[in-house]
Amino acid sequence: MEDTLEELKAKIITLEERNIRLMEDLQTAENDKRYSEGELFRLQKDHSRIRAELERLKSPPLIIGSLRDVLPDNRVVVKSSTGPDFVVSVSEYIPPEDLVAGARVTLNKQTLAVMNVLPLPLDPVVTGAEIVEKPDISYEDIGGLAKQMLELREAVEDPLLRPELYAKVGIEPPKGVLLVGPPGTGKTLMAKAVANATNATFIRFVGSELVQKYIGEGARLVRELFELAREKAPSIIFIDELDSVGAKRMDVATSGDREVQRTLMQLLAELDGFTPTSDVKIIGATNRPDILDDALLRPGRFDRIIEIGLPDVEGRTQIFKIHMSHMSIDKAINPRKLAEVTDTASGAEIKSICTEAGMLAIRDGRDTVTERDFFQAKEKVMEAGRNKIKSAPTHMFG
Ligand SMILES: Nc1ncnc2c1ncn2[C@@H]1O[C@H](COP(=O)(O)OP(=O)(O)OP(=O)(O)O)[C@@H](O)[C@H]1O
Repeated sequence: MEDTLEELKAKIITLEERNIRLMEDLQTAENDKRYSEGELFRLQKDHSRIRAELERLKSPPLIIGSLRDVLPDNRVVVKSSTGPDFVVSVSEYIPPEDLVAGARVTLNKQTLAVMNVLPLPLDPVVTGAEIVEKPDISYEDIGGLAKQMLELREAVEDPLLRPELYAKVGIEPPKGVLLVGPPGTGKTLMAKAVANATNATFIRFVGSELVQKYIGEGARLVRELFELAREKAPSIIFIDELDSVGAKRMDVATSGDREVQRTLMQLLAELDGFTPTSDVKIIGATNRPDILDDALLRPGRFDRIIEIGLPDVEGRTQIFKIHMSHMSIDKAINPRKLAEVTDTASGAEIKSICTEAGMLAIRDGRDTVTERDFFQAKEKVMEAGRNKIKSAPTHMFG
């Protein structure tokens, strides 16, 4: 939280008083030989730290501007935030290579001289990605995917938590993992669970958000996404709907297709740009593996593919148990019975059945959900699912 002006003034007065006291102590210490070298050095260090802090707090605010051009005599043209362009000098501490047109700079209030080059702000779409410092999903929240979870933990958790396992054997961990499965089967859950287990920052991005209308925008977003992940490392980048940006490249392409392909090329470059032992891991998810560009699937990119199908009766029973465990339900309810009559349900649909059953109980003025509520809810949710499939394009997962 930024200090208010009053708080800043109070801070400066306190620091100045401390500074005066320290100077007096230092004077005494220098005259009075009883002080050891070490004590003298500590006092001098404290004094210079406080002086630096005072200078920082008392320095005038800087103006934000943008650099328009670099002139042959090393002066630059800047556009201040107030509007006009100025030709100004540059602080000698700024590396010349940082002075590029478009760079965001800070300008001295009196002379407008360039004092620093600021990092470009990350695109709101990137910072708007779902960033969860520590997702609250654990492996126990996921039913019916024990085998797939084991594969994912080997490919992502071990390299992040126990990199020496791979070093000892002398192999490199997979760089990218691709979760392939129909909607609502737990792909996002799995990515969050492994981020939770590895204390990694979870950054979720939907592929279609990378497909931008302006040329080069998609590629820039990909660059910034990976830059953010490196900044927040250890981190897991989860790109959902990878097929919307990673579809097979076609020869004859519209400008929109070419833009998607530029974005894909940038994604491939980023994947190639970091080592398998880096603490940034990539998990992709798709329910259309058939249209993915082969370049994405070659070794060194998304080189571990984990299939996640619809849960079998065992899996459905586990998923019902997981979601029922948070509910007030009739003790006689048997999750297995429900699992046996929901053979095409995904995990998401099972969750919806539980939610719908709870709402039926509430509508009826009860605070305990009965088996009848669950069977009625099942009819409603599965019917809705069937209607959705009837109207869905025939090419869905297959
Ligand atoms: N295997 C599962 N175990 C427990 N809950 C599940 C499972 N699969 C799905 N769910 C429930 O469905 C919700 C959606 O799951 P999730 O977001 O992981 O699906 P997804 O495969 O990523 O879907 P999509 O492909 O549409 O993004 C979860 O929040 C959870 O409540």
